[in-house]
Amino acid sequence: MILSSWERCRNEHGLEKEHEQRETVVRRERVRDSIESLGPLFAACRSQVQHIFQNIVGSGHAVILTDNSGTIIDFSVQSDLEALFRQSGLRRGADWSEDREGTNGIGTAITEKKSVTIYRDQHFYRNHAALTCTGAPILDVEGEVLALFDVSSIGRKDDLDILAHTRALLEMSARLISRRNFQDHFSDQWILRFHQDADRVGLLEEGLLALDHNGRIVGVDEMALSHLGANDRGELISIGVEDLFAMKADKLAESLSQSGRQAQELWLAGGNNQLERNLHARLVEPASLSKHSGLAFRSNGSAKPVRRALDPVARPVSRISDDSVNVRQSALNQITGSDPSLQVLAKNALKLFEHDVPLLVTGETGVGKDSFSRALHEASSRFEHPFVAVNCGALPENLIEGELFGYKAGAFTGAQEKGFKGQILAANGGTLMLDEIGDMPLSAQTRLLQVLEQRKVMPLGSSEGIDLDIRLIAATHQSLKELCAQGKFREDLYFRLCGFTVSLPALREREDLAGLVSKLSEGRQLENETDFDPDAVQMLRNSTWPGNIRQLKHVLKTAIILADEEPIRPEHLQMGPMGAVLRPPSMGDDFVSEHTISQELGSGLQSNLQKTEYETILSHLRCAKWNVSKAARSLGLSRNTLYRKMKIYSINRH
Ligand SMILES: Nc1ncnc2c1ncn2[C@@H]1O[C@H](COP(=O)(O)OP(=O)(O)OP(=O)(O)O)[C@@H](O)[C@H]1O
Repeated sequence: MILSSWERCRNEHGLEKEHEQRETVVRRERVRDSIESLGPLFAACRSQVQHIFQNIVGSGHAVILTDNSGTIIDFSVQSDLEALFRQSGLRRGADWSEDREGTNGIGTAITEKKSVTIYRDQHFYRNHAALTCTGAPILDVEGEVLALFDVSSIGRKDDLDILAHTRALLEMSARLISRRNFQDHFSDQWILRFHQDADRVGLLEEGLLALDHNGRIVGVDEMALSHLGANDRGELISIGVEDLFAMKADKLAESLSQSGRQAQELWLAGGNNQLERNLHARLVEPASLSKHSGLAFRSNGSAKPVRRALDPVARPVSRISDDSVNVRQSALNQITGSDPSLQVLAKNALKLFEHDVPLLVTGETGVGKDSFSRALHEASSRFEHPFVAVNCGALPENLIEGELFGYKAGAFTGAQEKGFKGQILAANGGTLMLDEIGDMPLSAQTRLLQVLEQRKVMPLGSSEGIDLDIRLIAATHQSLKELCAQGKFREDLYFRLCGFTVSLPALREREDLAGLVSKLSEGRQLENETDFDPDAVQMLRNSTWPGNIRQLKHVLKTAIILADEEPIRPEHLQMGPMGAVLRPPSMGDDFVSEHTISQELGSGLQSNLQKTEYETILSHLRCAKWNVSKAARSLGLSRNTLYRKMKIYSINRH
């Protein structure tokens, strides 16, 4: 690894060993940005730095946290050694990327995405030859570096045992944080925790798979990759658990949910369905479902109804099996809160939905279109049947038809051996939600219209139609009318979909901000000064909330951590680059949409706003090394929204 790093330094980074390295660059302004982009994870990393430091205090080592590019953002060392480390360039704000400082424990571990120890003259530059640095990267859910822990010493000649011990300690710390990030990231999904050895399920060595409500793999952590012997996460993402294990998904869910905290034995399906090796696993339901028992996810081939893993806000407060309409209704009440106009809207929508009127749910990003649709399904008489949500914007054009309508075995090159039922049929008996319907390609729109008219689905490659009984909800943040006028959306389909339009208000239009804040901030009351400082209340009330409830949720989550049991003050409210827009006082409290603003103030302002948005997005993507999830997180947007905006601005990596 060291030789190849040296080669990289010469050939790719254009560094010359003979040149005495200049003063280390200090990028103080980056530190704050990096801390912000780590969000609540920063506090966890920092506490881990303290923990490591306490373990090695007195040994002359410094404990360091860097961002994903190698800039030091936290640093702990005995106070009498601080000046010495500073002289060697190890201080807060210093950039230790490999392309700048040559082979070193921070930059090289980040480049290799692996832990590494660089011992004294293994450093590329001579002026770093007194250093010994061990770095261990913290990886995100896509295997990209999120941050890094490092332990460094100056002038010491530690023996191999000490170096190995330090490295193990750092790897463990990095793994702890990666796991926490994985669990936070997939907190709305099912997590399958597994290991070959039953006693190790629940320990740091276990592998983690995140599964969606259909039992499809949506996340794989590094340990899971290594236990499953897979090189590439992409091989596993989107396949069903039943393709991985020799058991139907619903059986697997049933058997794992019955075993409680005990790990169950599972068999991995080998090539040609030969049973290969066994594992032990435990299934952990999303935090939002912890009070419910019942099925986890459905098998592709099974007609058995399933409960969808509900979003926390869409979760009924009482047991699902309770039949009373009032209890079911509480799912919707949770969404509407105390906003009177929203309550009326929801009541009417439910009535019409029960009479099979298709609903079109519209609203800006993050207003709760998805949560509202799920809650509506939960409150309806179909609550025991599937709720299947398909994001039409996230599916590549060439796959959308197969995904929606299904296909027979061998229908086209690359089709799965067993064929695929398709999402529309998966929703049979229940509710189909077509999210981001405005992004559906025209060819798929034509087929969808046929299916809805005939109430029959004909999978690709099949000549027989299958009867369909679904309730339909379509959702979009776009104006379908405008899309129709531009010829991008079929008018006949538009009329077929919008039996009733549920137009969800933007957060700045809602009358129940205080209620939402209390729900999303562990019961803190907006009007209570021991919970919120009056300036913070003002700031919350004045923000335009372009990211709506999603943004509010994120801002409050971060504020609670930063405030540390104290009242939340303005400096705790990290509104993020897309959220710092305060309502201009002249506009008063009346809602002014983006469109109205641009119409009234002219296209000059609009293009300036767009330019700023374009540049902000680009800089966040670059900063996140084109990791879209990470950039979306730091921008306070959903991944879908970021993808959409990248499409609008034609932002591509190359
Ligand atoms: N009424 C509510 N109360 C509390 N939290 C809510 C409410 N509605 C939505 N949320 C939360 O806000 C976030 C965004 O909600 P949701 O995904 O439903 O919005 P959306 O309009 O579908 O977003 P997008 O258009 O970006 O897909 C979610 O984390 C959800 O849990």
